[in-house]
Amino acid sequence: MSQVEEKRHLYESNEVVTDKGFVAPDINSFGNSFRDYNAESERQKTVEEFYRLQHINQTYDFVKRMREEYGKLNRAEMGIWECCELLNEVVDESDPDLDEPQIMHLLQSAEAIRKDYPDEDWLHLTALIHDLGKVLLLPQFGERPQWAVVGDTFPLGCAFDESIVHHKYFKENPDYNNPAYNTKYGIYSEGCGLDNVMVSWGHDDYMYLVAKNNGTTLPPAALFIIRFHSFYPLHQAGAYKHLLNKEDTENLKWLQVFNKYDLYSKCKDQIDIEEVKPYYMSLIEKALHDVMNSVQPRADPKDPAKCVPKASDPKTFFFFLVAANMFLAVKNEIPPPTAKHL
Ligand SMILES: O[C@H]1[C@H](O)[C@@H](O)[C@H](O)[C@@H](O)[C@H]1O
Ligand SMILES: [Fe+2]
Ligand SMILES: [Fe+2]
Repeated sequence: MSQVEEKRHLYESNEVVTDKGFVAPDINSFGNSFRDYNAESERQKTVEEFYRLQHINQTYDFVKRMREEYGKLNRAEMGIWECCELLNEVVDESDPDLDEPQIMHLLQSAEAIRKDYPDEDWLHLTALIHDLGKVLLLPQFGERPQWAVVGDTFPLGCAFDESIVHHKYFKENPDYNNPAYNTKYGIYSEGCGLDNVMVSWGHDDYMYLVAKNNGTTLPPAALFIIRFHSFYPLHQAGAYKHLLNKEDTENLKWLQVFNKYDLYSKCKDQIDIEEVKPYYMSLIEKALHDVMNSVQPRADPKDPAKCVPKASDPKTFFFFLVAANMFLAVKNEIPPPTAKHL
């Protein structure tokens, strides 16, 4: 079997896309079910207050302003690992399941996905970087309040779906009573594609802009995961599907695989950072060439979302494109993971 055939065979077999051992724990490290936003606890009070502020303050205009401002990518230059280490300083007040330093969460999710998908190094790297946008909380990135950085995300410019956590607090959002924004479609149309939808601002969109405007060679599914991993109303509740286009629907399957590792790997078991560091450093060097380096000149100030690719090492480019195309073209249907193995 040639190498390409071998890969194709791997992608076609269910084993690649269903998990082979990751058993979802029943309870989180606080002894509650995962994502139980109604549990009676001190932690939940903080989480609920977080969502009250988030739902009042995230408006269409706010997101537009943030995308323009942060799309310039003029905040800092740093390597990916350096950025992971910076997250040691960050606590996420929206998360009912985790109070570990964020670097631990990055490594826990990356190691969990690596165990079940040993050959998909693009997924390992995606897991490692998916939450890096939380640096928005730090002074050198503008010290944004928690409600502008973390928590689940949702679209602006159309009605807030009932499935959004603590939906009741939207009543005080100025967009709630705006007739242009409060219908099912609002300013959008059937199948318009998520790329055209304004989603609440936070670490997801920021990291997406950073990766894209640095000309990353990660596959489209990786960028989709980074950009929409907090969009639980879509990937968990199935809301807003009328806005997806074909490519989104394809990418969503990978996001749903990723989500299990993002969510259920949150636990008290510590990863030995120094032990796994060389592996992730090799991935960073191979695929991203430290994409956070010299970010400013590559962003297009007129259109922050526009990709201004940098010259890539042809080998790296080749590796990721081949892998990505095979995933998306060969595998039309990703079977859902079995109930037991989440
Ligand atoms: O509280 C969590 C946390 O902020 C995660 O990083 C985010 O991706 C989730 O969607 C959110 O619920
Ligand atoms: Fe996240
Ligand atoms: Fe995460």
